[in-house]
Amino acid sequence: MLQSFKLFFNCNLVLSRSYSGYYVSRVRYLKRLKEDDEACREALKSGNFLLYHKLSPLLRKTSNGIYTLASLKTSDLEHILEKVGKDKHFVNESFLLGCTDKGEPQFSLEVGDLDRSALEQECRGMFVDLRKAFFMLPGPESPLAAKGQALLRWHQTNCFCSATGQPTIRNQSGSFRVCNSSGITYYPKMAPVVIVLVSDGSRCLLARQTMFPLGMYSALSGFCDMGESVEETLHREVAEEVGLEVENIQYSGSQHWPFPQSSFMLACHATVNPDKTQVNIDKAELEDARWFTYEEITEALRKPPLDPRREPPVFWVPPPYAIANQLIQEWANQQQLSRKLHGLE
Ligand SMILES: NC(=O)C1=CN([C@@H]2O[C@H](COP(=O)(O)OP(=O)(O)OC[C@H]3O[C@@H](n4cnc5c(N)ncnc54)[C@H](O)[C@@H]3O)[C@@H](O)[C@H]2O)C=CC1
Ligand SMILES: [Mg+2]
Repeated sequence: MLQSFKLFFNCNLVLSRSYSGYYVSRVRYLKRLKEDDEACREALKSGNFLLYHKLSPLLRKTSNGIYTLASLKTSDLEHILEKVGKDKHFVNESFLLGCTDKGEPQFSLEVGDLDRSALEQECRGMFVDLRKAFFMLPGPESPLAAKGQALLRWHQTNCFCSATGQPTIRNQSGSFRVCNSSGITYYPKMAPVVIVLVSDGSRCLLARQTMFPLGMYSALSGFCDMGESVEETLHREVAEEVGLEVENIQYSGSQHWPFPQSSFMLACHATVNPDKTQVNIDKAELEDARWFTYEEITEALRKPPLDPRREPPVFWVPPPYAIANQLIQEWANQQQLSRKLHGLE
């Protein structure tokens, strides 16, 4: 028994060591591609490309009916570009995203100036709005689709220097743009947002904005003001939006979110005094905010992600790719545990 435990332990150690070695070489390779224009141009020759048409990613339906992000090899992409009347050197306009599990470099390319249906036909895929694509893609592909779009959007909206008005020039990987006139270097930006699931011990507080899909409630959220800490934003946003004072802040995780223009979501849990739960909603920000019971939450979590073509149910929560879902899931797990401890389940 002890020996098999040792064997298991040693195997895992070897595996984790080799994995970490692979991870280090992968990130160092990517760092070189980010900084070295020549190395990045070379990598473009054996790249994998995600295409976007006016920021909508290209998806493909597999033979078993699952949608996936379409990834094209350099030679296939060059061939397709020539077929739709574009010079094959257009691949050099791509931006570096990362690399695949096999260590192959990945790029995103905006093809919005080219004929959409001709491209869809040549690529055997379709360009889908990112908000819809999120519902169609398997979990791990959503963040990649989001990152590709965010990087393209940032470059499209940062073509000029805000100090001189002169054009900014990208490096080959797209990790920055520089104004040769002022010397200012611009790096892709995310706006920090705090998202918090507030609990009174037995219920959690969810809210909805008028712009949310019908029936969807989410955790409270808000952009950080200049100079604020996560804790300060969290206290302020909860006070502004629902008129409550929170305590016991616990960090849960983070997520890049491509909407509205690349947010960096910092997710936390917090509690309120169970005797002070009366919400006072800022109607300019929120349409509604309500306390939900454990039973209501577990039922909402069991529902499959909303199919945009179906009637929405009365109450549902953001789907698993959104960090709000992670917070709600964690809260439900913690409630389940404490119910078991108190013999309620
Ligand atoms: N991934 C997830 O699970 C979730 C993501 N979110 C994202 O968080 C973002 C922020 O949440 P809200 O409650 O709407 O924020 P909020 O409560 O701060 O209100 C938004 C308003 O703040 C102002 N604002 C201040 N700084 C801004 C900036 N850098 N960019 C844009 N607007 C700014 C604008 O007037 C805007 O209308 C949302 O846009 C949404 O995309 C929100 C909930 C869940
Ligand atoms: Mg808000």
